[in-house]
Amino acid sequence: MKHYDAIIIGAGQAGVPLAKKLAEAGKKTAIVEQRMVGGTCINDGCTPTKTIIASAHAAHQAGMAGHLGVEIGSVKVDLKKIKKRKDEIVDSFRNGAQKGIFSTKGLDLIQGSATFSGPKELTIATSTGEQLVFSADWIFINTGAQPKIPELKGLNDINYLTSTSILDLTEIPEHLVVLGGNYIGLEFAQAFQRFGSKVTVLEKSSKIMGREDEDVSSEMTKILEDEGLEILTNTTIKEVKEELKVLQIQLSSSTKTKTVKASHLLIAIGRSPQTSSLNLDIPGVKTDEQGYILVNERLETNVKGVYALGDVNGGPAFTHIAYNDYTIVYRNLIEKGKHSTKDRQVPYCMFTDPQLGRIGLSEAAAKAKGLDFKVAKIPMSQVARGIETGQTLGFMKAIVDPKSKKILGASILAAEAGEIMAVLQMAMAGGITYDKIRYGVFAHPTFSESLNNLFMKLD
Ligand SMILES: Cc1cc2nc3c(=O)[nH]c(=O)nc-3n(C[C@H](O)[C@H](O)[C@H](O)COP(=O)(O)OP(=O)(O)OC[C@H]3O[C@@H](n4cnc5c(N)ncnc54)[C@H](O)[C@@H]3O)c2cc1C
Ligand SMILES: NC(=O)c1ccc[n+]([C@@H]2O[C@H](COP(=O)([O-])OP(=O)(O)OC[C@H]3O[C@@H](n4cnc5c(N)ncnc54)[C@H](O)[C@@H]3O)[C@@H](O)[C@H]2O)c1
Repeated sequence: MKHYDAIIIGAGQAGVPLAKKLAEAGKKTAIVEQRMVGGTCINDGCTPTKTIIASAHAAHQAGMAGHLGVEIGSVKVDLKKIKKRKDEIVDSFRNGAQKGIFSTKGLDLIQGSATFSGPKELTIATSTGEQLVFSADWIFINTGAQPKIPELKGLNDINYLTSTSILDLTEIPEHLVVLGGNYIGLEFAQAFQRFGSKVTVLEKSSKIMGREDEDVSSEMTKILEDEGLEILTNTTIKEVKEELKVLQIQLSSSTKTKTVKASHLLIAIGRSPQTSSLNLDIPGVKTDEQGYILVNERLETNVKGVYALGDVNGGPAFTHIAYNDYTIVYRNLIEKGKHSTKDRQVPYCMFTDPQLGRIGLSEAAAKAKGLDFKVAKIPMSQVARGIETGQTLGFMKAIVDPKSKKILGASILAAEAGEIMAVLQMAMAGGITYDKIRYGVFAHPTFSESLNNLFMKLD
């Protein structure tokens, strides 16, 4: 049996950089991947969705150009070309990650599915039918998550879409029903609406973007409805069947039951950790009731020398968090640092249009904690850059501590919200108070300049 210093299961957003750095640090390392190098983010997550969203944005901008005095005639969307562009970008990112692995000395890529066969031993079933057995001092689990599929009457008898299979469509759906009204559901819903589909979003709770403040959710609902999306909250699916190639989706809501006819159904109700085939009971690695691996603040499991990074440990499911997990583990093990997940910033950005950029506390969270706080809020219709560029939807909102003048959190629902939020994130990290930003000098006319005006609202 071959022995490694370190084996990483899963070539995702934490696994690939960790494997390279460990090998560069002189550790004999292997990385095992059952599907494609790059994991979800590159292959069927961030990269493909953001290229598709860019195409949808172009279609929308073209349709709106008349408002800016530019007449460009009718807009035609070619989903085959959009997919081809998306595939080329995904391939180039994946190939880049793969090349990075191959060019790293002391690092082996093993294509296959890993499962524990001993406390520090893994058996890998390769695509060629071999069973390879390896042991390692350190084992890092970076196996990510997959779309959660609900138990719905009739679902298994139809060809429903997931966030992965929808990426391969080459014809625009006539009527796309989206089950789930959060990140995945809304990003796809708006993109396909802009490609020309009729889109209906079904959300079981009382609002879309359930973790956000009420005003964020209601503003986004209005924006999407104004664009033509149908959003049904307090609604889920009771039963689905296909008749003459048409989906008959029976809805169940607190108020009424009705049937919607649709051409396609996208399931976007969350993701489940990929842990069931790992045989975690063999090393005795503990999971929660949903299968997420339990880790401490240094990302070590209850078994010494076994770590879990990225989506699989149940932390915030974002690429930048998986990547940050890698930096914590690497710096602790190799540089003897004392880094932890405690108190790290968790920014995120939903790539709808306008985007939602979030950092720190929401207003509801500040209230729930019983904090003394103030809210600064400005509509984008009062932001010069927004007016000039025709991007006036949404608002900027920040939660501040009136005593220390520190920024506690922000919800930016605006064009380029991810970038605007990052300015506030840096201020929070560096302890720059809101009065400094209120009187700070920013280049005119930028979106960030309007942070002056945002905090002026507190005067
Ligand atoms: C549609 C969509 C859009 C997204 N958009 C964004 C976004 O815009 N921004 C953002 O920050 N996040 C986004 N995410 C989330 C982001 O993709 C994930 O948080 C991120 O990929 C998690 O990285 P990871 O390293 O934990 O796991 P993954 O990237 O999922 O990698 C896990 C890898 O492990 C492999 N694996 C699993 N089990 C085994 C096994 N037994 N043996 C060998 N290999 C195995 C898998 O094949 C996979 O390649 C999106 C997700 C989706 C689905
Ligand atoms: N821009 C980004 O950063 C980005 C984009 C896409 C995905 N992601 C990541 O992917 C993860 C998964 O995203 P997601 O949107 O699938 O999951 P989610 O858990 O964030 O949202 C799922 C939504 O579906 C609803 N829902 C659940 N069961 C339902 C049912 N039976 N009927 C109707 N509605 C139901 C939930 O109430 C919720 O609103 C997220 O946690 C996120 O971290 C991030």
